Amino acid sequence: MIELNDVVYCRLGTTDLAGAEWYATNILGLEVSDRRRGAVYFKSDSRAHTLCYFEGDPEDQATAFELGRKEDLHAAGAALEALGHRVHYGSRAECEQRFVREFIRFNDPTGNTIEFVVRPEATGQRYHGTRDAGITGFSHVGLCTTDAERDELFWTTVCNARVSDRIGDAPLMRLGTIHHSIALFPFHKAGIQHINHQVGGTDDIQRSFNFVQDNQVNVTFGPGRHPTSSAEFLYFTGPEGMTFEYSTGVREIHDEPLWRDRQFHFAPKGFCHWGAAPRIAAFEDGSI
Ligand SMILES: O=C(O)c1cccc(O)c1O
Ligand SMILES: [Fe+2]
Repeated sequence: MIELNDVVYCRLGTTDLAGAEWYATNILGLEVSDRRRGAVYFKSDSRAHTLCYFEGDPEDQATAFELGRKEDLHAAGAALEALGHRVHYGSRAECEQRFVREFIRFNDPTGNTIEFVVRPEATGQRYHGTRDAGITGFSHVGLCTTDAERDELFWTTVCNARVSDRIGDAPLMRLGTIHHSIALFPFHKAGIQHINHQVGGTDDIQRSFNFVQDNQVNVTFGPGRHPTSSAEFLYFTGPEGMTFEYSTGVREIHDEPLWRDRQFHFAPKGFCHWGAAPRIAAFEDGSI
């Protein structure tokens, strides 16, 4: 069993690095933590970085998860190879690009690029954005899946993810005590479906609802409240069409192993307690 501790960063290719940086700082509210040739790194909490935009194909996206020790990483690589995954061991330069000690890269069964890393760099410094979005940290990713049942099995049997709840066939899965660090949404192709940052409270959600609209950013869902995690949320569109989510008040699960996953409708009421309807393809039609 591959024991993942947490989701640690996303890497997103872009054809407009300057535009992506402008959006990440001035709209999303992240802080630039570093610049390298062809890449900009962003902080959203005390970690060295939780998002990287790099010059490249917008379809080139990766999501990274942390494992405990390098022995665990090597065991994970061997286990993935035994299952037929092609595993790339990161070079020194690639590790430096990611602020990690070691990492492996492979594709999940849908074809999403996944990185497993050890010793991602932390900083002693708090994050502070120039725009006060109230962000408290990077929290979860939604990944597209072309077969939710198959991919749920991958994340829960090859890895240690546990299903907290399902919306239709879309599993919301935890790695620690937070309701979900990874969610899978049926879609016809691979990709990161959305990136979530937690914010401090309801005021931050409501303030951002006005702020992003005033800045001609497309709100695609919310404000609302998820029946699943009970978090209040707002979704809006970012560079290259990426969906970003702010949420606050996500449920923590401390009564493991007593928690039983619940089944919600794949319909607006399964996504929002307040009656908001999503305008996000992967939330509107669970068939692929
Ligand atoms: O927080 C949730 O429960 C949730 C539910 C559906 C879709 C999401 O993105 C979520 O974060
Ligand atoms: Fe989410």
